[in-house]
Parts: sequence; C-alpha cells; structure tokens
Amino acid sequence: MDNKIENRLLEIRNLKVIYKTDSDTVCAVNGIDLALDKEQTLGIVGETGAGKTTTALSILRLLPQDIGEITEGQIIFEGKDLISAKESDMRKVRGEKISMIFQDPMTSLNPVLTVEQQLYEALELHNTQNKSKSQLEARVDEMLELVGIPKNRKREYPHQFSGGMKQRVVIAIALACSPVLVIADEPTTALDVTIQAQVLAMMTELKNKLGMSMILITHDLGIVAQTCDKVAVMYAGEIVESGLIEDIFESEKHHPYTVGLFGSIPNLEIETDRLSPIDGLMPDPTNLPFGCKFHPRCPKAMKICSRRTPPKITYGTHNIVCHAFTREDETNEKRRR
Ligand SMILES: Nc1ncnc2c1ncn2[C@@H]1O[C@H](COP(=O)(O)OP(=O)(O)OP(=O)(O)O)[C@@H](O)[C@H]1O
Ligand code: NI
Repeated sequence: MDNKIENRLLEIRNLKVIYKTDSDTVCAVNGIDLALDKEQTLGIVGETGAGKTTTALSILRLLPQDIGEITEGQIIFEGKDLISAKESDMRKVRGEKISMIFQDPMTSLNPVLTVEQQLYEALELHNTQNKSKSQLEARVDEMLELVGIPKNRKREYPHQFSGGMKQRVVIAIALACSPVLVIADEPTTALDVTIQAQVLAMMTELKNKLGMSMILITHDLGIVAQTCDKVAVMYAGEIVESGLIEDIFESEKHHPYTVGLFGSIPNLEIETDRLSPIDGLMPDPTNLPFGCKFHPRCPKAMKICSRRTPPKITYGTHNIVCHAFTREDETNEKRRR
C-alpha cells in the first residue's frame, strides 16, 4: 500500500530545521524522510528534544519567526510542496486541511468563552459552504456529541471541565473544519492514565469514522502500539528506525536506541517506581557527535560508529540506520523474499 501514489497524503524528504539563538545554532531536525498515506496513522516516538514537535511545526510552517528555519528539504502535501507555498495558501492549509492538537488543552482554549462559543467560532471561521446560523448551531451539538460531551454542558467555561473533557473540546475544535490530517502532539500526556486511554480510543474512532490521517507524537511506545499503522523512531533530529507497526513490535531486528526505548516501557505487572531509561543524555544539538549520533550512549557501539554516518538498511517496509546491520544482511533478506 506504500507505493500507490494516489494514496499518498504527505511526504517529507530530507527535511532539515535549525533554531538560531544569540550564540548558537540548534540542529533540531537533520534530514528526515517520512511518508503518510490517506487514512493512515503515523507515530513519531523519541525522547525529549528529539525534534518531534519541530517536525510537526515545520509541516504547518509554524516555527517561531526569525528563530526557526527550514534549511533544506521538501514537504509534499496533496502533491504540493508546503515549504515553497505562499503564506495565503498556508493559511488555507492550516484552516481547512491540517489541524494540530497540542499537549496542554489550555493553549488552545480561550478561558473567557464558553465551549459552545469556541466551537461555533471555529465552525464560522471555516464556513466555506455558507451554512446558516442554525445549521452551525446544530453542527456544534453534533461535534460535542461526537467527542462525548453532554449538550447541557455547552454553556460552561473551560475551567468547569476536567482535563480529559477539556481535551475532548480541543479535539472537537480541531475536527470542526473536517481536516484530512490531524497532527496530535502528545495529546494525552497531561491527562490521568485512565483518561488517556479513553481519549486515545476516541481519537482513533473519530479518525476512522471521518476517514482522516493522523500523526501522533508521543514518548510512549505503548500508545503507538494501540493507535498507529506505522512508526518513526527519532533521535537527535534523525529517524533511526521506521516501519509498519509489526516491523517495530514483532521484528527481532532493532536499532539499539529502539531497544532502549522498549526497555523504558513501565512494566505493569512488576511494581517498579522507576523506568529503566537509556543511560546518558541526548547529545547537545548545537554540537552533535560525528558518525552515528547515538554512539556515545550505545551499548553496541563499534569503532566505525564514531567515524562514519551509518547507512540506512532496508528490510521490506522496515528501515534501520545503524552500523550493526550490514548491507550483506539486506541482500540476504532480498534473496530470501
Ligand atoms: N524556540 C527554540 N529555540 C531554540 N531551540 C529550540 C526551540 N524550540 C526547540 N528547540 C530545540 O530543538 C530541539 C528539538 O526540540 P523539539 O521540541 O522539536 O523536541 P521534541 O522531540 O518535541 O521534545 P519533547 O518530547 O520534549 O516535546 C531541542 O534541542 C530543543 O531544545
Ligand atoms: Ni515536543
């Protein structure tokens, strides 16, 4: 399904993004490739600082002005490159085609407007079909029902809702314009674990019902397993491993960083109060190490890892960028298939 051009919604090619601060240049995204088909969900996982949010903001061209800059690459959405698009076209893309859901619902909600008013405003803003006031009001009720908020609460203000309910309102607003792509950046991190599962299940259901595609950004491989069709594992602004969900969860072959991420999933059966995180810290993004960027932390590091950029080895739909996997390995795999 990956090679059918007509199914392709988004393709990112060799994207590079920097942030310029007074003293330094932060290399936040260092040449990533991603592809997403219609109705697919792509999970982007990785530790804090990996460049996940930067990637999302780049797609919408919402990087902080004068600081964030796309220096290379293409972001092809519905066949057109967004990086070279006019700002007026981008405004349309943001309003009608791609919505973003952020981690903290209060960054998206207005505290002085009722839930009904905010949803109505969102619908009115994208009212390309010139619907009447009563039609829009009916749509407000419909959207609230869709995300499981009782109609009789629509005159309440955001602060009267719990965290989970607020995030449901945010989701309703994000979906109000019937986008083709929703980018959800840690949409449930601020919520209780039990509520997280409910909100995720709801998002997946809505995504399927409305035939949208989704990019889900998370630290949590468990969430990816529940929600995604494909996965990209990011480290220091690069994608170190990617593939279909079964490649990531069933294959024996993994990038050592992915192995580390799996090791840090909390085990629900054994009670531990600490995760076993990967030793060491993400490298300084203003001064990234030579060769493989993971080598200073990698338990499997070899001499070559600090000297040469690792190759991307492909096994069908599964890609691993690591010196521990050789081209030979790849050729054997092809022969077998
Ligand atoms: N406005 C900014 N100015 C300078 N550096 C920035 C800015 N925003 C992000 N960065 C840096 O860019 C790198 C990538 O950050 P980004 O927010 O994309 O990571 P992330 O994977 O989303 O992390 P998290 O999981 O914490 O949200 C980090 O080193 C971060 O410190
Ligand atoms: Ni982020």
